[in-house]
Amino acid sequence: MKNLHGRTLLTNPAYTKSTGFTHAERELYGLRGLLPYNVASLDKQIERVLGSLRRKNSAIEKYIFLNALLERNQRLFYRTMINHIEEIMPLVYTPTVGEACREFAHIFRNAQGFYISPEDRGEITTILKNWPEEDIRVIVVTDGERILGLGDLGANGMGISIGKVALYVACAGIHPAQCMPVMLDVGTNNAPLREDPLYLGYPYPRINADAYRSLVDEFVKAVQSRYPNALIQFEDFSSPHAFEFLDRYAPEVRCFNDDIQGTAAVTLAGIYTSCRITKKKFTDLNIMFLGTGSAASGTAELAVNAFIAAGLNQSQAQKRLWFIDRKGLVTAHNENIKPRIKPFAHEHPACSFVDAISTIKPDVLIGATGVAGTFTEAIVREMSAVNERPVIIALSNPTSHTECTAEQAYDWSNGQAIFASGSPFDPVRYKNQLLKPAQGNNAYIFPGIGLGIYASAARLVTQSMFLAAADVLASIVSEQEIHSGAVYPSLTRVREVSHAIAVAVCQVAIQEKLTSLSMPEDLGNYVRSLMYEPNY
Ligand SMILES: O=C([O-])CC(=O)C(=O)O
Ligand SMILES: [Mg+2]
Repeated sequence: MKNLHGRTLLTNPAYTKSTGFTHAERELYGLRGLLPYNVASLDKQIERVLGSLRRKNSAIEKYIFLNALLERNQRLFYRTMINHIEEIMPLVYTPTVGEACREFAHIFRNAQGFYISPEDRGEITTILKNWPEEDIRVIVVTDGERILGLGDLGANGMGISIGKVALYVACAGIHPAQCMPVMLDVGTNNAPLREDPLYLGYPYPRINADAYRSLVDEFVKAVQSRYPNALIQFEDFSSPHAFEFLDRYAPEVRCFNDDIQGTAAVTLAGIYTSCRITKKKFTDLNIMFLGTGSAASGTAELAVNAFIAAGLNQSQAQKRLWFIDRKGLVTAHNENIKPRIKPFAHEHPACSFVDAISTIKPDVLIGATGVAGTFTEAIVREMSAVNERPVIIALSNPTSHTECTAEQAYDWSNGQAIFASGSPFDPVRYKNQLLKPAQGNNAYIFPGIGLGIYASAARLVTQSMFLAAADVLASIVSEQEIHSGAVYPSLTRVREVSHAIAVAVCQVAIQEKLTSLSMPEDLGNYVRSLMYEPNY
């Protein structure tokens, strides 16, 4: 306990047990008189936390309360979150984290995470020494340019790095001291934000492209020298930068992009599972995307790998995937097609979104636009006209930006839609059935990837790891869950999911010779032994 004593111990968030210190400990650590008489078990403390939490009547107030708890008593925060993940995750993560980012400068209390601005150029390695931890294994970094579907939120985007780190700890058991949220604050082009008198970020427009790239380069190099064992997760960069950095760094640096690869794996898993409900063959599917950004093209690229692994050749695989943009179907005749979408721009007459559904008859429709309401009634009805059980996945976050709500998907499909969404929806009563929408969020993937990289000390994060993660996630969904129409396992099983993904990542790391670590044969036990369990 680092020789902490008295009030210093009592107020240390990592080591305090607060009212949980036993009388013997109170004697030993100079705590007598500093606490009320009764010793509270962790369970009792959790009960008290939930009581206080539930009396707050807005999500943002709950977020503020939980954040304060994290700053006060880390183990109590994480134990509460793990034991009550379905209640807490939407408060710490999407959708509430979206609001928390918007309000970041107004609800700010204590600095968490690490901030880098253009004024740190040339000194990032030096200032990283200010971070008090020596053994960082996971870094979540954002530049705040595309926070969820909310756009450029500048330094307020730190909220997303903090939220993702909380998920690494709660969902995969990475130790909190080994995680680091980072904000690469290169300015913001969101003028009203810059003009907000309470704004805390670098209050200038985003720096120019060359200056920006070299700062990102310096950051990546600095991390490699200060924290050679760290995994870097790029989060919520704008789409072109997300792809650029993934292409540049992934072949050499232990990193991945969550919005491209994490989202792709969770979506692919949902598609696999949907086949168990529709009884369709995966290799027979046609998949249509609305949106051409990171999540959509990342998913299409991973789906190509998956189709190839299932026996199709590359061109057959590409032909299963179709893209819709603002103007309608993206065809080979379009001009200025984004390079990553080109392989999916097929020979086809130009047509509207609805007409594309009626002629191509996609089995699966995926929305990744960041724009609310883009799956209209006409779209969902057309999907239902060409499918007995249309699969509709509305990925955009937070809830206010979702392509359609669960209720809309069920109403407009006469209760037949197999629906999943990036942000959670409550079960929906449709006629006399209770339909349970699933949450297709990369939270099922990235924590397990991180744990697997930690456990295997793999040098790189590869596409086969995401393919394996998708397989694992799909195979974990139980018959009972399938029966209720859900394409993902219950969130209450997320630690089990992360553990299984981590084991699969270790296996890939061994097969692909990405690790020199000799791991025990019983990978399951080994990985479990690394998982942090917050207890006193
Ligand atoms: O944060 C989430 O809920 C999922 C995600 O990566 C995004 O929407 O950008
Ligand atoms: Mg994201």
